[in-house]
Amino acid sequence: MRTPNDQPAVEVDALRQSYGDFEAVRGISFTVRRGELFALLGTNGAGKTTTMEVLEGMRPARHGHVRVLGLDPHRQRRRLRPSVGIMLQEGGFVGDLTVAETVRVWGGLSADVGRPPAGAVLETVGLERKARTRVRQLSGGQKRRLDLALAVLSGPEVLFLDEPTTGMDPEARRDTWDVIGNLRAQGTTVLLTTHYLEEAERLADHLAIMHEGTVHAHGTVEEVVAKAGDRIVFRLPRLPRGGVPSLLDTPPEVTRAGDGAAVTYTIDGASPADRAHTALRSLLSWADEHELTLQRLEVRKGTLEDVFLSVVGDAR
Ligand SMILES: Nc1ncnc2c1ncn2[C@@H]1O[C@H](COP(=O)(O)OP(=O)(O)OP(=O)(O)O)[C@@H](O)[C@H]1O
Repeated sequence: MRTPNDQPAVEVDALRQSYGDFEAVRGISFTVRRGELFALLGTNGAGKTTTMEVLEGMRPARHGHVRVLGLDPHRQRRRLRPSVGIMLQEGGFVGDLTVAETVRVWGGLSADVGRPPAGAVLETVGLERKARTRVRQLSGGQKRRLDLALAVLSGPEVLFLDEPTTGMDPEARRDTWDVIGNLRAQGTTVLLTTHYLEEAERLADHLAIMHEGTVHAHGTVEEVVAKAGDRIVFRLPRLPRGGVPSLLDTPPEVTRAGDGAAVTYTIDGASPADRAHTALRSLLSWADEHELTLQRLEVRKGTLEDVFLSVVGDAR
């Protein structure tokens, strides 16, 4: 199925979902453009899987509006199915089938011409040597790769991946990032959920950070990280009487460690670029006055992890 190129692949507008009295998704909006990779990052229970299930057509949107390739994913799921690949958080396999049999059975379920042979798909996900292995003998990470193979089998336009690398060792995770990156490079639109910040940082064109049913930060990795501000970080061998000063109205975060302390200042991301310089100058003169050495002094850019932790911390 083809849709006009200017139409987003995925649209979510003011989506709300509840389980009984509990509102798991509380009015979220985002758009995934065609051919891009969008990462939905979040804490446990943030509402990522619930959102994915609505987009996959497994449950209707209770409030708000969702579209996948311009169609309602629940009411028009039959029309959408050939264009969409889905990798669930937990795939259900038949343990007695071999890997190759599983791919063939799955392929037979979705009538489609021009599908690549099982061997080619298994090679894509690095499971070609396991073709004759029974599914129940696969490791957790290998099962996730088989899940991915089944999701891409029909050559979908849009791919939904719910925590695709959970349970994988670091090498398998990197291999899977390559597979996902290649699919995206070939024009597949990918929406994935993940707990791994590095996964989003490596792969995502755009990302959203979800916490308790709400999107708290949204944009390219650079846009989201720019909001984090610079960090000035150091250790003090002892805490002077009077404590550690504020710098340019920014109070320090002080964590006691023995007689000394670890100190962090977050310099507001919206402030002029030379603020870290000004702050550092007054910090060094404060240290001289108190005859203190700032140990392991570091001035660094904020990271995605800083943003993630502040989203979670602010919301608590
Ligand atoms: N079937 C259900 N019945 C009741 N509550 C549910 C159900 N499914 C999910 N929830 C609750 O809704 C909230 C969101 O769950 P969801 O699985 O969407 O979060 P998530 O972001 O995918 O979490 P995780 O990263 O832990 O997988 C959680 O508090 C969860 O306990």
